[in-house]
Amino acid sequence: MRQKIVAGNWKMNKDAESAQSLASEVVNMVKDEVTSEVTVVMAPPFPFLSSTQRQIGDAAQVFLGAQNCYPKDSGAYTGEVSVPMLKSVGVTYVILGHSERREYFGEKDATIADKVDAVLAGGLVPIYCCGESLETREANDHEAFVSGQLDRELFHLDAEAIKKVVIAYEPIWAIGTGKTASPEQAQEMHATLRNHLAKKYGSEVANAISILYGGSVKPDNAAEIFAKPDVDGGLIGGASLKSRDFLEIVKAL
Ligand SMILES: O=C[C@H](O)COP(=O)(O)O
Repeated sequence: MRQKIVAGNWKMNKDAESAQSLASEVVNMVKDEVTSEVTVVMAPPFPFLSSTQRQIGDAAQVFLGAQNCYPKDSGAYTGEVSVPMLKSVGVTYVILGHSERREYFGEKDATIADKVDAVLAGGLVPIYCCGESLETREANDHEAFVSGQLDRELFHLDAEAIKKVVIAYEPIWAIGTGKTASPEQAQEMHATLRNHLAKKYGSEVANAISILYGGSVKPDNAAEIFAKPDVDGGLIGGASLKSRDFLEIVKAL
């Protein structure tokens, strides 16, 4: 069975104190209220990784995520953070290829592919993001566009490696806009991605890969999106900043 995951991407939000409170609330609520086997990930900004990990402590189903990494282990790369560094503070998951990194920081296919390799080489789990712009969707090119992202950024991996990757489909037009993809649109794209994976790696491998949906997931729409057969969870932005909202989303899976 595919792993069910709800990951909170805090983006560039919170300060030391409020990050600690949010992490502690999420961990306690998961311990008290979550009975299913869902994996919960919290991805705070780099300065709050260690304090978030302290709050996670021995919680069995809560894991630490990072929002980015640099694909070299160490050296003269001012301002960057490596996979071994992330590992040393307890990170398990690393979000890669987020549309905000592509748009604001110019991340290109080759860089994202290098980062995927570095994260896997370090024994961590990439949460690899893909998704189309509104313009691409309106031109009805979304399926080809997202399949192309996989071709260029993931399909250099062999079958054993790609099974370790978590994919997040995030239509750019739905991120932070309050305009979510309909459950049918999400399912259609997740099925497209899974078929594309199956063509390259076979259906056994494709069926083992978790594909998360991201883009304006909220407590009131999570259940219907998560009910779709190819949706294995969510990558949550805004709603992950409020512990109660995030927990309701976790419980909807
Ligand atoms: O990484 C998370 C996604 O960008 C979704 O963000 P959002 O839930 O605020 O739309």
